[in-house]
Amino acid sequence: MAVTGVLQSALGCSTPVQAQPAGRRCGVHQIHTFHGLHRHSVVGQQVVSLSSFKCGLQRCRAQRACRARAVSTFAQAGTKYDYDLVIIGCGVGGHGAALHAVECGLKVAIVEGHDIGGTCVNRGCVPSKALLAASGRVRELKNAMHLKSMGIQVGSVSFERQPIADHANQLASTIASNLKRSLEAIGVDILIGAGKLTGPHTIKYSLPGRVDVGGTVTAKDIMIATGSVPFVPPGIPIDGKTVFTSDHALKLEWIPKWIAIIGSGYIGLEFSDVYTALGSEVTFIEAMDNLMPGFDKEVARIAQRVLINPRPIDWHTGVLATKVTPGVPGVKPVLIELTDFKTKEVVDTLEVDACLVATGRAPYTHGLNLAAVDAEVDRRGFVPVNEKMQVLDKSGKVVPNLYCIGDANGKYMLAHAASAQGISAVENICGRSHVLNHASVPAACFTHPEVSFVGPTEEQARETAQKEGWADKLAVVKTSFKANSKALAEKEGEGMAKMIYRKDTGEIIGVHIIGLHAADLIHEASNAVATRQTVQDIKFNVHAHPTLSEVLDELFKGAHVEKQTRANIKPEAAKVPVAA
Ligand SMILES: Cc1cc2nc3c(=O)[nH]c(=O)nc-3n(C[C@H](O)[C@H](O)[C@H](O)COP(=O)(O)OP(=O)(O)OC[C@H]3O[C@@H](n4cnc5c(N)ncnc54)[C@H](O)[C@@H]3O)c2cc1C
Ligand SMILES: NC(=O)c1ccc[n+]([C@@H]2O[C@H](COP(=O)([O-])OP(=O)(O)OC[C@H]3O[C@@H](n4cnc5c(N)ncnc54)[C@H](O)[C@@H]3O)[C@@H](O)[C@H]2O)c1
Repeated sequence: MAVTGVLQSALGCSTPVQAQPAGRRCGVHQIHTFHGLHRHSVVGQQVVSLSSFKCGLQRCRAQRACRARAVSTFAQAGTKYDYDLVIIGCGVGGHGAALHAVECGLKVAIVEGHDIGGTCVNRGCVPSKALLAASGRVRELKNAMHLKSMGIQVGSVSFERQPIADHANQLASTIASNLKRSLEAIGVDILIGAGKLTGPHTIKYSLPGRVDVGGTVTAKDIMIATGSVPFVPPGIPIDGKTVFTSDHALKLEWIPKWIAIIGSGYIGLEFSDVYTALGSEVTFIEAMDNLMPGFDKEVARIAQRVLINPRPIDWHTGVLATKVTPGVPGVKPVLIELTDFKTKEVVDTLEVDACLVATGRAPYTHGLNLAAVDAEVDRRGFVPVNEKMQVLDKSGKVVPNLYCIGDANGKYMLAHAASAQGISAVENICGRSHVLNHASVPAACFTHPEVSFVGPTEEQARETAQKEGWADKLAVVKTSFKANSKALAEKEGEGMAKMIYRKDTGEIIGVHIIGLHAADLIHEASNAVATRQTVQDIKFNVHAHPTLSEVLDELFKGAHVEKQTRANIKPEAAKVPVAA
């Protein structure tokens, strides 16, 4: 068979693969519009002369990607699979994995059954942050006392619900399109349909009622990235109008006068911020004894003082919402039966205008047919994986060439965690052993002010230290936003940062922040945990003045470590010239 014929069959192409003249440049247009054509010409060039392959794109991801693809397709000429990697699910996890895989030279397809961008882009992070941004602005402008303290007076502040809802909706569409384009630009094939495994290297994809889409593809490696959906406890019917989950709430179809929020985790807190800014009264219903049970206790106490008490919010803790009866907006209230979490006795019935169910998320792993590789989901529906994101079978052994990342494996249900796991899995696929340190993954709740953290809560850290016999070495240091010049200039002195560390070694274990821009501030700490920077090192970092990041500077400088040796001192660093 001629060289072009070998490549044609290796790529599964219907068009003959032509060898291109050496030195021909690939154009932006080809990449963006006809990536299939681009692939052929790259392969052609690869055959003629590897060194003569050039890309018209300068210093961009697509350039690196097309170089990588040239290597990949060349290397694959003799393989028997359609792709090196097929990812099932195009949320942020699948997207992050696909970008990295292409950069590593893999030929990639992504199977998507519903909407590109998944939860985060369409029903999660992105629209919720748009609502928080708009409602946060309303809250700020309505806070006459705060503005007056800086000499500002505004007249009456009004807003329109629909344009705020449109802002969230349009932002989601824009980001989803950007995400799709970013995949197409680097030659990732997007296969529309719900994917299921039919063998160790085979995926069938289809859409119910659509005979025109679907097919079967093979891949050397497969990655499951199918995400999650809202978890709704039994006894709670969702009508999407008066009783709803975040999926509906993000559309902001109406602003109830009084809304009960079941669950005081991330979603409950962020929506309490949105609704109270837009004029609703909120009642939290929380199963645990305290609000925000998943957060550091001290942070939750401050949050209660800053985010809950000054707002029209009340709460019932230690109770489960066991039965909810939907209402009719403006006509019939929603009824919520509350049951004591410990005694299991019905203790109250609430009548409210609406009810948001924010009781966690359930993995969406339905229909994946893991049985095809002798694996199964756990009792909560998560796909079991090891620390390299490799799927484990029923007996706990690694299923070769199968990975699962993101919300579907339940390790850490955050967008950036999903993406980081995807990148980690790709590294393992490429033979470079990699384990993501989940203790270094930051988290943030985007209330006003924000809450953020990395690592365990102080309570969890103390428990671990006790078990492992280093409780006397655990130390905690705190700083306040009240002493920070920038926060005071903004008249936003409410807030605290605390670091949990080992005073014998200087190891940073966790950092928790509540205060202005806490979500941005956490990264210095999370990166320090990731790179194992110690307190002794980090306290020499220099922070611009006056900035909020000095809250952390003060935190690091306030820590006392027994061992004063600095580990990361590089003498030559001092010789690097500094820009004037
Ligand atoms: C209201 C809300 C706000 C949030 N805010 C934040 C935030 O601010 N920051 C943050 O880090 N996280 C946030 N999250 C969490 C974040 O959205 C998730 O952790 C993240 O989306 C998980 O990404 P994923 O790729 O694992 O899954 P998903 O984003 O759920 O994507 C999975 C994709 O797989 C597709 N799929 C499922 N099954 C199949 C199949 N069989 N075949 C083909 N395709 C399939 C789905 O259609 C979906 O597109 C928020 C979540 C919610 C609900
Ligand atoms: N800013 C962010 O990063 C962000 C924002 C929103 C959502 N998320 C992600 O989405 C996921 C889901 O968020 P969430 O707030 O729904 O879950 P969550 O796990 O954060 O909080 C759920 C809360 O509901 C309570 N609860 C559960 N069942 C109950 C019942 N029957 N009655 C009363 N209380 C009950 C729990 O005790 C818990 O406090 C989170 O895991 C988070 O990772 C992240």
